[in-house]
Amino acid sequence: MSRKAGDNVEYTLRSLSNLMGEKRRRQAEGAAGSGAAAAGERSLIAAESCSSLNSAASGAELERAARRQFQRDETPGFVYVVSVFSALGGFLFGYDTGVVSGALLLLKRELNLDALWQELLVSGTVGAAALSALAGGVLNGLCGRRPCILLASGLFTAGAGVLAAARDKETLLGGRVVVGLGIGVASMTVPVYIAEVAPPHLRGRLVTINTLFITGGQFFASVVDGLFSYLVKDGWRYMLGLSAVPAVIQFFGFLFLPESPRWLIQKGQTQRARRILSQMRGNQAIDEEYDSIKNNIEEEEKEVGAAGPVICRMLTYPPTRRALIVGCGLQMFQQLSGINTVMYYSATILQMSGVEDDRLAIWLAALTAFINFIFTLVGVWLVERMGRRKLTLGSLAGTAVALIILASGFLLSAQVSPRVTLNPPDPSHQNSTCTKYSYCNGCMLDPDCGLCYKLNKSSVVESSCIPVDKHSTMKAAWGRCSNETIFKKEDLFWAYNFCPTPYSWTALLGLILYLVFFAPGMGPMPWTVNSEIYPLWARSTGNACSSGVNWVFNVLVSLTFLHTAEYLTYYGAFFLYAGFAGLGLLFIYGCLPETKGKKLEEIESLFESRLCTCGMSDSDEGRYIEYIRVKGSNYHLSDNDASDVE
Ligand SMILES: O[C@H]1[C@H](O)[C@@H](O)[C@H](O)[C@@H](O)[C@H]1O
Repeated sequence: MSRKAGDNVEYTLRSLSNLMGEKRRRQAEGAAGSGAAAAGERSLIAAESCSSLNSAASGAELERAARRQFQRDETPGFVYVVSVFSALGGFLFGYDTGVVSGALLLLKRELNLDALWQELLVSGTVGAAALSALAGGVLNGLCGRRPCILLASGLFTAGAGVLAAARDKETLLGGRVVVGLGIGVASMTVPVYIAEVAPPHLRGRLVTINTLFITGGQFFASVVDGLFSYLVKDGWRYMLGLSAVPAVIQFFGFLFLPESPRWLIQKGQTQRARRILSQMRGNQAIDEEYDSIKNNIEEEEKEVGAAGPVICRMLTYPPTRRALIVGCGLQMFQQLSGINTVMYYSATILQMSGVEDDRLAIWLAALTAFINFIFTLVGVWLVERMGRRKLTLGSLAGTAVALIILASGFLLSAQVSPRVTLNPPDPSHQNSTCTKYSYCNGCMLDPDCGLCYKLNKSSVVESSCIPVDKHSTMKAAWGRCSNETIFKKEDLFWAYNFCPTPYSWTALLGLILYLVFFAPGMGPMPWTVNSEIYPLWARSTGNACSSGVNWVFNVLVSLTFLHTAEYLTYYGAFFLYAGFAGLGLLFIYGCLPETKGKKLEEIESLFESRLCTCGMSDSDEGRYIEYIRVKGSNYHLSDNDASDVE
């Protein structure tokens, strides 16, 4: 029976539980073509025993046709369009958090910003993001995902406008807070929205694309920073204002894009939900998915009840409580492994490795952002092959090793730190702290001081620790290194925030390895996993809490880095992050279950056992399950009961 001839028979064959990984699936598919592999044989036997199809031949033909349909990717392009438009929220998140470092370089000169104002402009955004991510949970639940994405793009546009036109630092701070509010709402809504519209076998990949857009935004911001750094007057206006372009595109795009069908079903708007779901699934039957969402909502209401604030219901119901701990823990360990300090200090690490030119350091920092972006792409590729759990574990283990290498680079550099050999008298008689350091290492950790030195072959000579100029960290406040044009001609060097050492390549190696390991797993998985582990009634609140945790730890880690480095030195700080990464490994090993290929409605069951054993609920791994829909009924083919098909 060919597909054409079989109009009265509706059949779609698709993998709903691709629990075995893409590789084995492909093997099975390949084998199905030749009729040799076990999966193919199983299905063939099943199809042959299909009594309603009269003959063995027609059964086999049905099987082959269904398999052909399965092999074609049935997901309509619409799902990709919707995902990419929402991931623009991720791009804006990355762009607006990344662009500020370059903008500050110009702003601090033009508006005479002191350290406090610089810090306010950076952390004002992150702090606002933390608050709005938390508030975004309520908004998401009440108004839906689409209005929240529209709100976020509106805030991004307004913020970009205010920033580009700002005349004073107070207005700048206002603009940065507005942008931060947009980032918070986008960071918690976009992954949820994508997860809710994506088919199960593509969900991980599509949600991970959002993090790809975050790192893409960070990379793009670093390139824009590099380009506009040549435009000394008003360059920052372009840097900060440019984000209005993707924000406007997203806003208008979303006016034409639909609401999440899952949210609509929850709100009783079932007709609209069905229409959108069939738009998202193309010619695949949606009955099963629709029924499963609907039944799930009804069951959830019966089980958990609908009274009381969602967060209280989540905390008193063990599976959601465990999911919340896993989700928040993942976000916390993502930040505690120090991604943002590594990114933020990449220029310093590069300078330590011998890059002395500031502009070159900016471009090399763009290269760092590029590595982060490219390796997130590797994550998009791996997530449906390896699964979330293995990818996260492998990534964090590699990150921990890279942190140890990075810290060792700083440690070795500190051990051979050049001695301070000259102590010229301070002409201003201000008794600065810089005179008390006898090694470069102490001098570089003090934000008020820098090292002025000469090089004899490759060894440091005639070095002195001098206060840094208040307006530019590129020169000393007084003495031999106080006039850039003169001291460069005299073969003098000025090192602020780093020490010239022969071991800096170790730190550089650590930096590259860090990004190579972090970006595919620990970067995207906390967002991806959070978008899928909560049942529908708890999804907005769960994501709001975990995104809030991400932002709070982001602020904590970035704000404390300099102090941590002062007390523990740079290597101490990176060893500390390696320790956190080690703790994270234990946590993830024990608590993170595999969610790959599962329907969102099935995932709650993974959190039914005790928290520290949730990581073991990966029991389906290695089994190969396919669902066949024949005449509107579902037949489950498994290793044990292939004859279920009638
Ligand atoms: O997942 C993202 C990504 O890894 C970014 O590079 C980082 O800056 C963010 O803090 C993180 O949440």
